[in-house]
Amino acid sequence: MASSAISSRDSGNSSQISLKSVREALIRLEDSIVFSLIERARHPYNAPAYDRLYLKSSGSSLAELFVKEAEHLHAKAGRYENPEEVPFFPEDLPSPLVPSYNYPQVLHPAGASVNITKTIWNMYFNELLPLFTAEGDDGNYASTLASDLVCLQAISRRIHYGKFVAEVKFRDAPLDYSSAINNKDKDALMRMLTFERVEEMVKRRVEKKAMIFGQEVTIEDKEDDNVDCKVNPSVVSRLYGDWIIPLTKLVEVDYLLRRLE
Ligand SMILES: O=C(O)C(=O)C[C@]1(C(=O)O)C=C[C@@H](O)C=C1
Repeated sequence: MASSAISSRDSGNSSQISLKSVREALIRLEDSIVFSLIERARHPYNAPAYDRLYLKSSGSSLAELFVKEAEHLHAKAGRYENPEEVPFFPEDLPSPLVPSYNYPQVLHPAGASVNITKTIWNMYFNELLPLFTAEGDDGNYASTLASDLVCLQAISRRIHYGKFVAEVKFRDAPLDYSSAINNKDKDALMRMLTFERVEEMVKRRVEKKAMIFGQEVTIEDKEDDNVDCKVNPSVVSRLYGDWIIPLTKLVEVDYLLRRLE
């Protein structure tokens, strides 16, 4: 299953994007998110990596420096040419060194600028990270931050994918959506784009993925059902229920409000 509904080389014409294909991409991104959290959980919290006082002269945390520098490198390699990728520090990014790739233009140009990376950054570092890492400091700040970067990118990509979900929903019912957009009626838009049954399925599925992907695999058959998971499955379900799904919906509403500009 492709991780993208629109940007793989053989995805063809952008008009073929459908609610089914964007939902399949969201399901594939669940795997990336769960695996990235498992990888980050190898290290304890490692507070100095996030403390601005740790790097005395710089005024930034090591985490901020790490992500900024990594994004510079990724920008040179063309990462942010893909409309699915949104940088955390868009200021002063270098131009790509690579020739441009012809990504299908699916999004409305005004909606393409929706960016809630600041909210995602605060949620990840202030709320989520303490929930799934052990207390402590093992000194491995570089590999810890490399894992944080992968988590942040996967979560951000999933949440900003709401733009594509919203575009498909708009194309499927342009008249209904246009009336709510023209009235700037956020509540109506939120109601129209919400499928509670789908949300419940997503939360149950990611909890199960965390349980299966996070098990210790042995060659003997296990009799014990109380397996320890590398990341608590209920934290992953909460991550989706409290943050990822609501923020995806926020992106969908923000995108739709700009859809007719
Ligand atoms: O699948 C959709 O229709 C989406 O908009 C995505 C999503 C989600 O974030 O998982 C968000 C809102 C819907 O209520 C259901 C699911």
